[in-house]
Amino acid sequence: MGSSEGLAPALPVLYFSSENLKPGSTSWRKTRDDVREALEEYGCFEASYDKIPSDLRNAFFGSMEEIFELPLETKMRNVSDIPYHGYIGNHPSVRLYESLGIDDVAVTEKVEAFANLMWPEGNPDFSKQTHSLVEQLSTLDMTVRKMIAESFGLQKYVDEHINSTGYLLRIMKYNSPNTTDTEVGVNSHTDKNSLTILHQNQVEGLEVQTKDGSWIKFQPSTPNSFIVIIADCLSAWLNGRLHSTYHRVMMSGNEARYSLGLFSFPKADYLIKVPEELVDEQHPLLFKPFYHKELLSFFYTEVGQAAPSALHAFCGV
Ligand SMILES: O=C(O)CCC(=O)C(=O)O
Ligand SMILES: [Fe+2]
Repeated sequence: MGSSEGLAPALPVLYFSSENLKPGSTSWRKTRDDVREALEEYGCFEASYDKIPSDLRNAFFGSMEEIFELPLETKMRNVSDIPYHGYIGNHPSVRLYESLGIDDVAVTEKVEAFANLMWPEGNPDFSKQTHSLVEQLSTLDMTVRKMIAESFGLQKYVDEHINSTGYLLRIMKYNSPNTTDTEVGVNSHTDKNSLTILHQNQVEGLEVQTKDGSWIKFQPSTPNSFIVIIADCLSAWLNGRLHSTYHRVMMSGNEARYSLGLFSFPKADYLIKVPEELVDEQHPLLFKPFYHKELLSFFYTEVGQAAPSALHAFCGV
C-alpha cells in the first residue's frame, strides 16, 4: 500500500437493508437524502448491500474465471448488435482488459443463450446464479433510481422509466501488469448508460475522479460492497443536476482483477427528454432529446472518441 492512501478521502458508504428499500419508510427517506448528497458531491457512492449471499458471489466469480479461460474462439461467439456490448479483448489497445456482455440479462432466455454459447453442453448452474444475481442487483438499481427521481420531485416518471429499462451485465478480467509499475486497465471515461453498479473480487484498481480533478481509489469496506455510479443518460435526463463521474481502472501487483457490472439503460425506443420540472431560469435546458443507442454510436465515432464529453458533443444545447 502506498503511504498516501490513508490520506485519500473515502467514498460515502450507504446501507441498503430491507428497511431502507421500503418506499415511504423513515429509513427510505433518510437513505434517499444521503443518495442525493453523495451523488451531488461524487456522482457515485459505495452501497453496502447484503442481498447477495457469499456462496452466490463466490460461485459467480468462479464461473467468470471459467469463462475467461475458454478458448478465444468460444469467447468471440459473444456478439451484440449494440456497439461494445459483446466480447472485447485480444487487442493491443486493451492489453490487460478482457470482457464479455449479456444483453437483456433480465430475460432468462438471453442468459441461457449466452451459457449455451460458452458451454455448448449446457450450464444450468450459471444461468441460475446469473438470474439470482441480476434479480438482486436490478432491485438495487431500481431503488436508487426511484430515490433519485423522488429527490427531484419526479415520482411521476418512475414507472415509465422502470418499464423502459434494459440491463446489460458485463464481466471483466484485468490481467496483472506483472511489473512494479501501475498500468491502465481501462482509461478514464464516463459510462454511457443510466446507472452502473460494479462489484469486484478482492483485487482493487477502480478509481473515481472528484470535482477538483483528483482520483479516489475505491476501497470497498466489506465483501458486500458495490459501487453505484451515475452515467450519461441519467445525468442528461436530470438536466445535468447530477454529473456522470469519470472513472478508470489502474492495475498494479501480480493478481488478476475480476469485476462485474450491471448497466441499466433506456431501451432503444425510449426518448430521453429532460422533464419540464427541471428547466427554469436558473436551470436552462442543457440537453436536446436523444436515444441511448444514438449516443453510443456517436461515442464510437472518431469525433465522439476525441470529444472531452461525448454527451455534450452529441446532444448539448
Ligand atoms: O472494472 C471496473 O471496476 C470498472 C469497469 C468500467 O468502468 C466499465 O466497464 O465501464
Ligand atoms: Fe465504466
